[in-house]
Amino acid sequence: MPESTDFDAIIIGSGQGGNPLAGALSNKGKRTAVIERAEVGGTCVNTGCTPTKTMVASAEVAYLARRGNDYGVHTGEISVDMAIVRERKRNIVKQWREGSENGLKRAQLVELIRGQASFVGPKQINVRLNEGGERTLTANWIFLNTGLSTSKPPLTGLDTVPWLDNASIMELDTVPQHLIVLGGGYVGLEFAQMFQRFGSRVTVIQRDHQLLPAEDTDVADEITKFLCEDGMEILLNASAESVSSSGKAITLTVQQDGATKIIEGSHLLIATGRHPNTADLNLPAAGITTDKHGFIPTNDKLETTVPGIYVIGDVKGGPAFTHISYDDFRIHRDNLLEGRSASIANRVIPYCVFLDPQLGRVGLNEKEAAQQGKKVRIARIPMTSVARAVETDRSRGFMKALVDPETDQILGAAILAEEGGEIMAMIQIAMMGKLKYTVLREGDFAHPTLSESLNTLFSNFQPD
Ligand SMILES: Cc1cc2nc3c(=O)[nH]c(=O)nc-3n(C[C@H](O)[C@H](O)[C@H](O)COP(=O)(O)OP(=O)(O)OC[C@H]3O[C@@H](n4cnc5c(N)ncnc54)[C@H](O)[C@@H]3O)c2cc1C
Ligand SMILES: NC(=O)c1ccc[n+]([C@@H]2O[C@H](COP(=O)([O-])OP(=O)(O)OC[C@H]3O[C@@H](n4cnc5c(N)ncnc54)[C@H](O)[C@@H]3O)[C@@H](O)[C@H]2O)c1
Repeated sequence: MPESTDFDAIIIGSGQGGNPLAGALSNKGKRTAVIERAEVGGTCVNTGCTPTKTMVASAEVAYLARRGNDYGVHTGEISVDMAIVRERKRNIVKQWREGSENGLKRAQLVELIRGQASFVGPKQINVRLNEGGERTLTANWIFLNTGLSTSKPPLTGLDTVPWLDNASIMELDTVPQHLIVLGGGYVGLEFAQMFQRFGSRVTVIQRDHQLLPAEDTDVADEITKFLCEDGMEILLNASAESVSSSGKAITLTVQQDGATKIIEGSHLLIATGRHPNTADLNLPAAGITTDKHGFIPTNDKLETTVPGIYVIGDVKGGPAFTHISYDDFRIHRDNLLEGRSASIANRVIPYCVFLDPQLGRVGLNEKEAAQQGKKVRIARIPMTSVARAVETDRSRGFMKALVDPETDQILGAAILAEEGGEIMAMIQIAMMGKLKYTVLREGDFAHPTLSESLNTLFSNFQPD
């Protein structure tokens, strides 16, 4: 396509919603520019879901190999070659990244422009090109899909030590001797378990009173229990104050319950949260204001306060997941290209934390139900009651579901189990179809699958 300055649509950031939207716009005859300053595919493909889950798979093999004796299978000494783990990860990332790039190239009316975008006015964008030079583009529709970046906590001395983030930790070619993980959220815990399984000693420092603060306490406690059983050190209510390094050692000074603790490790991962990529967009030139954290507020149709400027994905705040960014694409496609009236109001949010056992979550949890003053019945079973989990010797965790006592509708679930994400999705489908819990209780599922445990789960309500 010849270089143009006037487009029908500009998408800033080639994230999980922006790329499919570019294709859909092109299919409807809209000339579209996608501006990306780094790698096509955004966080998920390059430094998020794809590489982490690829490496989680390597870590699971290391774990099971070490547990061979439990199954009567004797193995030799187990060692992990991080260079090969990394190569496998790089190859899979490359495959998905090239797939995303090819998708954009195939779309006839899409131009991929590599550079840093910022607003000049509500309909005008400046691009500082990666190859040098600048371009100014205009469009009636502008979509912001710029995602999040690792936040740096205010920790004295952090700039003086070699710390890792979610991208650089996956480029290590040796197993850290002692990994300190600052932050007990999704990023921190997935890497903590992964590296423990690769052979690192791991210490997690979490400011909150529990891991994964948004989850119910029984869920967080169970996760803490199995991680500690496997040898992880977890400091809760612990706040790091300063850090320094000498030689190969990194030393963290931590306050916990009024006491000062010194933690010394070989590597430090910062996983204390992520902030929106909005500071360099020059949003005031478009008349857009952010909230105090830098997120871009939208209405339920993902429209900003400025007509013609829309948001996709993590940068709007709220649940930051790939499938949510993709669903944001569907909202814009439906509203702008198909004449429908789609909205994110009442969108059910599923997600999965890729620990082992996985945490699959959908809908309300007990904390949220209490905040909303909603009465619920709670069904719960330990995974030790599930035949399949006992047979595979993967029986850590439990399943929990919340049911509306008046309508018998399922309101939410937390499945902390082997393949917890897949079991959660079955419950999600029941919720989408508005099935009463009794349908799952009475459903005839194949034996011995994990799904048949839904019979047992929905027969085991806690006393009211
Ligand atoms: C370690 C990790 C693991 C994760 N695992 C999962 C998981 O298992 N499942 C899940 O659902 N989610 C996971 N996530 C979250 C998931 O990656 C994001 O929610 C998802 O990528 C959606 O992001 P997005 O579409 O909003 O934007 P992103 O994918 O972040 O893309 C934004 C793009 O915008 C570009 N950009 C930013 N500013 C500009 C600018 N001014 N000009 C040009 N380009 C710009 C960036 O370079 C980037 O490529 C994980 C995240 C991390 C960090
Ligand atoms: N499996 C998945 O879907 C997946 C995996 C990884 C990331 N993600 C997405 O990425 C987002 C960011 O994840 P994250 O883990 O970086 O952020 P997070 O906000 O989920 O967790 C950060 C944690 O760090 C703790 N913390 C903050 N400051 C601290 C300090 N100074 N000292 C000690 N602890 C501190 C917080 O209490 C919190 O628990 C998530 O919201 C999630 O949507 C999803």
